[in-house]
Amino acid sequence: MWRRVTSLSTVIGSSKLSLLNLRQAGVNFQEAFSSNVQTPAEGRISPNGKTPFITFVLGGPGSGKGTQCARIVETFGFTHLSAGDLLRHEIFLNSENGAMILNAIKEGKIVPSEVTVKLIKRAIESSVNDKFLIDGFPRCEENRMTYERIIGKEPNIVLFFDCPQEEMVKRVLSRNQGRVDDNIDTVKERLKVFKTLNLPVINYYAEKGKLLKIDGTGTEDEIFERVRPVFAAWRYRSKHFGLV
Ligand SMILES: Nc1ncnc2c1ncn2[C@@H]1O[C@H](COP(=O)(O)OP(=O)(O)O)[C@@H](O)[C@H]1O
Ligand SMILES: O=c1ccn([C@@H]2O[C@H](COP(=O)(O)OP(=O)(O)O)[C@@H](O)[C@H]2O)c(=O)[nH]1
Ligand SMILES: [Mg+2]
Repeated sequence: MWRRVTSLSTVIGSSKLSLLNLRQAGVNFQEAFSSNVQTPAEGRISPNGKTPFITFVLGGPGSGKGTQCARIVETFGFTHLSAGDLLRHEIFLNSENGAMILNAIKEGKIVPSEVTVKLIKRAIESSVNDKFLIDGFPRCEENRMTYERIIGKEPNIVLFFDCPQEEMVKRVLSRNQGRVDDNIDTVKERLKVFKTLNLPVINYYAEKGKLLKIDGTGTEDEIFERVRPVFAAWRYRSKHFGLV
C-alpha cells in the first residue's frame, strides 16, 4: 500500500514557477492545478456565488494535519474545517447524534458518512470564505462517494502527510488535549482503520493526479516549508490567471 502511493508520486507541474518551487521543496506534485483549476467542477456548493477551492488534508492519526492546517490558515487565509472537530462539537452540544459519535470516536471507528458530510456542508455554506481545508476527511471510500454525491464537487487538491507509524503513535500519546481517543488501544484501532480504509482513498486521489504527498517528519517549521510552495503556487496562479 505504502509503496503504491510512493510510486505514483511523480512530479508533473503546470507553471514553471510553481513547478520549480514545488520541486525545490521536494513536494510530489501531480498536475493538481493544471487538471482542475482550469476547469473547476460546477459544484452545488458556492459560498458568495463562487466555486470554492477545496483541499482535503489526509494522513494518519498524529501525522500533523491539524498543526499544518493552522499554519496554512495563518499564511494563506484558508478556512480550516476539521471533520473531527465538527464531530466533537456535536458531542459537546449533546445533539441527536452526539452519543453515537462519542461511541465511534472512542472506538476509533468512522462515523456514518451522511452525518459528517452534512456537518461539512453546513460549515462551508455558512462561511464567507471561498477556500477551505477539509481536515481528516474522507476517511474511507464510502465517505468520499457520499461527499461527492451531496456536495457535487471534487476537491481541487489533496494533501497527504506521510509519517512513520511510531512517530504518529508518539505524537498522539503526548498530544495532551484530553481526547477520549488518544490512548494506545484506540490509536491501534485508528491505525488499522487508516491502513485498510483511508489508504485506498489516498491511492484513489494519487491515481487521479490530485495527491500532493508531503514528508510529515521533522519539525513543524520544516514540514511547513514543504507545504508552503503548494499554496504559494496556488496563490500565484489565482492572482495572475484569475483561477481559484
Ligand atoms: N512536526 C511535529 N513534530 C512533533 N510534534 C508534532 C509535530 N507536528 C505536530 N505535532 C504534535 O503532535 C500532536 C498531533 O498533531 P496534530 O496536528 O493534532 O495531528 P493530526 O491532526 O494529524 O492528528 C500534537 O500534539 C502536535 O502538537
Ligand atoms: O471524517 C471523519 C473524521 C473523524 N472521524 C472520527 O473522529 C476521530 C478523530 O478524528 P480526527 O481527525 O480529529 O483525528 P486525528 O487524525 O486528527 O487524530 C476519528 O478517529 C473518527 O472516529 C470520523 O468518523 N469521520
Ligand atoms: Mg487532527
